[in-house]
Amino acid sequence: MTSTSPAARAPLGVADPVRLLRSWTPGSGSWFSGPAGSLRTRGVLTGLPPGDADAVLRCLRDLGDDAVAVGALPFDPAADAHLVVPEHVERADPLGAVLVAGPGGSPVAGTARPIPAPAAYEAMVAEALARMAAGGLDKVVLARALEVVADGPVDAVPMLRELARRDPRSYLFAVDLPPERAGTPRTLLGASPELLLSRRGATVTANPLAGSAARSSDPEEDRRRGEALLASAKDRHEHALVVADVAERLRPVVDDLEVPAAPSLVRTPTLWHLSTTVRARATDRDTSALHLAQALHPTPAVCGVPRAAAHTAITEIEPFDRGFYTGAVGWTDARGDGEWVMALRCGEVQGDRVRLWAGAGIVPASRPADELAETGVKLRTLLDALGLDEA
Ligand SMILES: C=C(O[C@@H]1C=C(C(=O)O)C=C[C@H]1O)C(=O)O
Repeated sequence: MTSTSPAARAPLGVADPVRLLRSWTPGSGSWFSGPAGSLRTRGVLTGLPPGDADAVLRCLRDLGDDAVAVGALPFDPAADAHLVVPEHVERADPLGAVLVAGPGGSPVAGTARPIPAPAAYEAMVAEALARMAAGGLDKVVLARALEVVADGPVDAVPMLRELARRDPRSYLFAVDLPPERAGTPRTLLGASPELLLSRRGATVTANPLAGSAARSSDPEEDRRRGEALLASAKDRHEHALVVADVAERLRPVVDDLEVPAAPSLVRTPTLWHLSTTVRARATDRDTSALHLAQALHPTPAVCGVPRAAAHTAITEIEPFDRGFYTGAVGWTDARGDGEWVMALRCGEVQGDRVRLWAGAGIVPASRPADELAETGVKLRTLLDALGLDEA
């Protein structure tokens, strides 16, 4: 069954996820998919107050029970979120293992400029280690970017399909952002492995990831790397800082918080990660998924510990503004349900430019060359979707 319905009213229908994915074009709306289902939005019924979760929930309730807001939260909680109520919303099953066949698109021709140069990123990590040694900082996530300038306009459609083909089980997204140049759509798209927070009825789930190792094409070596990650004291420490922060910030706003004592392994096509699924019960109907996501964000998976010192270090050390990278993308509805995914393994496409980013958690046991290599593997998700070799 397929239904296209005004977001503010009719119940949401269940469509074919691949057909819905194929219907997405830049500037037409947004796409989200994950293990719980797929969501395709079209048009903009109304914009929403940037970042005020109370006001967003009030607006949605005024529009009706099925009203949904979609968009992106920036890394910096003080910067403006981009949230809209779409004109139409269609829901579908998860892409899951569904094969997204079809033309992948030809590789993008152009140049990729690292920001900063690889050696300068290693120097950034060394600077973070020096700050940690001086005291007052336990973990900080430092990112680098690649600015791709193509020979012509970059088509985000084959990129989204290629991301879906390579990892249909990821949290896949293509979010329409306000254009910086009239007539040129601006899209944040990616295939993230990390759920910041979801709320469905009373069930609240967060799935912080931190601690990473590159996969290997040799199955035996691949398994060994996963096991080594699970046993690594450095990565367990880096991970534990994130889980403790998520638990501490959720505790005051939920009931029955369940935090597993030890992490497990999850994998993407390119990386192993340490993962912990935190569960809880939401009892307050005025605490929406957006409220809960904002209570957690930015977690130490993308910022650091203590948060304020890490945020200052990021602002002082990184040579760019992260914008929506390491923010969150997703949706929240009038019932308070919603899903917010970390904006990772992503890039922003606009005209002939694509900016991609990747970061790594730095703790005192980190080594600059290893963190540079880790960010290189993380950049591959988008580079592969672009058909580019550079890292
Ligand atoms: C910052 C990124 O990833 C985050 C950092 C991780 C780490 O440091 O091990 C792992 C997963 C993410 O929480 C990124 O992909 O850019």
